[in-house]
Amino acid sequence: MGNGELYFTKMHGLGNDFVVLDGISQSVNLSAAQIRQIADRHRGVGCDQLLLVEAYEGDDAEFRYRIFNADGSEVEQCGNGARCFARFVYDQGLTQNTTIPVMTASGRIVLQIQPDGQVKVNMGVPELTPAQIPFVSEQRQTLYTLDVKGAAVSLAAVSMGNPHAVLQVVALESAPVATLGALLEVHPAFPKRVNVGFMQVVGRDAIRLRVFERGCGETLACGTGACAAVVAGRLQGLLDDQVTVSLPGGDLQIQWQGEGQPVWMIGPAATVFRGTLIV
Ligand SMILES: N[C@H](CCC[C@H](N)C(=O)O)C(=O)O
Repeated sequence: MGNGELYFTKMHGLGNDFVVLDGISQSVNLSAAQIRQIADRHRGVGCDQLLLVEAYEGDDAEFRYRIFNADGSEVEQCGNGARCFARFVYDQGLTQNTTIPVMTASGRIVLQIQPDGQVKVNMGVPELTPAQIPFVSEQRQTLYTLDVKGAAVSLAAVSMGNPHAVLQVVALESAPVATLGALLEVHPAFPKRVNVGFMQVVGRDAIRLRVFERGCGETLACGTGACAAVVAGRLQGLLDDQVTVSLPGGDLQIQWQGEGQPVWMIGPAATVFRGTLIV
């Protein structure tokens, strides 16, 4: 069913970019094919993910937001998108609160718009049990070895609501992000596919990271990927509890006190332009 015209806002978090749709004041009903077209950087607006903001009937959140990758797949969580969601609902006057709980496909998270305009997010407690990631393994390990086209690849597996594989590399520029990232994204050990992070440890409070994202390829930044990388690094004894994660698009501040504790993320959210979609 056609939607006719839809108002949208173009936003990004450190260059990870989004088309944001207000599904409250307008009726949005998009197929996966239509989302793919909107995300297309030549035939559409162009974005890594599309975010759909909806009212939430429960009393523990005012909003729900749904996340769709550029390939049209709906996913459970998005860190940079969460910050842009908070900025969007506040700037649009949909809420006057600067502390904003929101329901996502992987549960409730709480967003805080800081006085400096950055957004602080409680991203929830990471999931490390293989079945919950989901990841095919007999038991939980800090590092797993996967066979990828005959090569043994060592990686950590973490869920932030969405699945992440994290590999440690010594030189980020020459990391095989496009090739190994694409192979791991669809590796059978990850039944729902996986986001693939390549982490270079700079110090106990600093890493550099590139992420080949499930459903859209390498992005300039990945919020849940930054969280997953810090969790993986800390569990390997490489990182302390406050880490600056430097991604190609900029830096995120990530804090994690250890198992059973939530991961906190602080970073920016930018509004670039508004427009009208013809769908
Ligand atoms: N590609 C991710 C969703 C977007 C996550 C990323 N953009 C972030 O900031 O966390 C997935 O398929 O799970």
